[in-house]
Amino acid sequence: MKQFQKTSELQSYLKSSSKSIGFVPTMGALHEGHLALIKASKSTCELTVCSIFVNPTQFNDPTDFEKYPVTIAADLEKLEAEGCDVVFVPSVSEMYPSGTAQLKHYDLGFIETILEGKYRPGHFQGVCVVVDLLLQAVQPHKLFMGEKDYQQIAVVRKMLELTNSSIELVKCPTVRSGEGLALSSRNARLTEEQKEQALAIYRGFGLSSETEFKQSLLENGFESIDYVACVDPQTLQEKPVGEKPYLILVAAFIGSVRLIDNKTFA
Ligand SMILES: Nc1ncnc2c1ncn2[C@@H]1O[C@H](COP(=O)(O)OP(=O)(O)OP(=O)(O)O)[C@@H](O)[C@H]1O
Ligand SMILES: CC(C)(CO)[C@@H](O)C(=O)[O-]
Ligand code: BAL
Repeated sequence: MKQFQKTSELQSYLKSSSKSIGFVPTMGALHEGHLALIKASKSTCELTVCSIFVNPTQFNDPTDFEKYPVTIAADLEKLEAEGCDVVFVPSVSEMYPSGTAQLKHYDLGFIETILEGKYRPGHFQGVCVVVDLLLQAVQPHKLFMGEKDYQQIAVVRKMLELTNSSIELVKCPTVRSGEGLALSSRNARLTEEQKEQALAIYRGFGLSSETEFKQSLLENGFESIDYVACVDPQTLQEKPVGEKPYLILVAAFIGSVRLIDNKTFA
């Protein structure tokens, strides 16, 4: 596996190849969810590139940024074992040579005003900025992203439209633990007891209203809830639970760890 820290070196390596490129952007602390994206890329592209970059511009909460798990040595081993071809591990100054004060703005409209956009102001602008920069560096044919971050996929799709990109966005299903917990890098910050309690999210998808879902989370160790919402899976406009197709999304805190998850009922 080739490893690059510099965009220029990554680009000259990729330019010398005429292979189809699949790209998997990550923030590291890799788990089976990320590795499923690598597998998906490898199954349809000739060369798979993964990036590991904890992007400061998408964190609205400085403590969340400081505590974000970093496990680079283990990540590289997992990528190597999975057969990833190239890993890009840039520094903050490599990604943002002119600093982060004045960044490009994306006119995302409605999608940025709801759910994660509402509770994490500026988050999606930061995601668009970094994904756009990474795509310019890698110039992949396909971009692989996980449905655990459902709204992020919709935001990136909009960003690709706004930038007239022809890159194909491939969404991959959420990988869960045997008991149903969505794998997430932030799970590393949960105690064993909190991991048990966090299963209330998966059970909650079976309840018949947002109110019942919220009540159940609070009874099972969650301390606060940003949202439990039922929306149309395409438009993300709110709709009643039970009127298929619908999508339930949740964001809630267990201790100081904020977990998100979602489930579609087609
Ligand atoms: N359980 C999962 N199943 C499928 N894809 C996933 C899963 N977890 C993360 N991904 C995807 O991996 C990519 C990188 O995500 P990221 O590095 O933020 O990991 P994460 O586990 O989502 O971490 P966190 O939510 O704690 O930031 C994203 O496209 C994300 O949707
Ligand atoms: C897409 C991403 C790698 C951009 O930093 C991040 O938001 C993530 O890991 O989902
Ligand atoms: N997986 C989404 C990245 C974030 O929470 O910032």
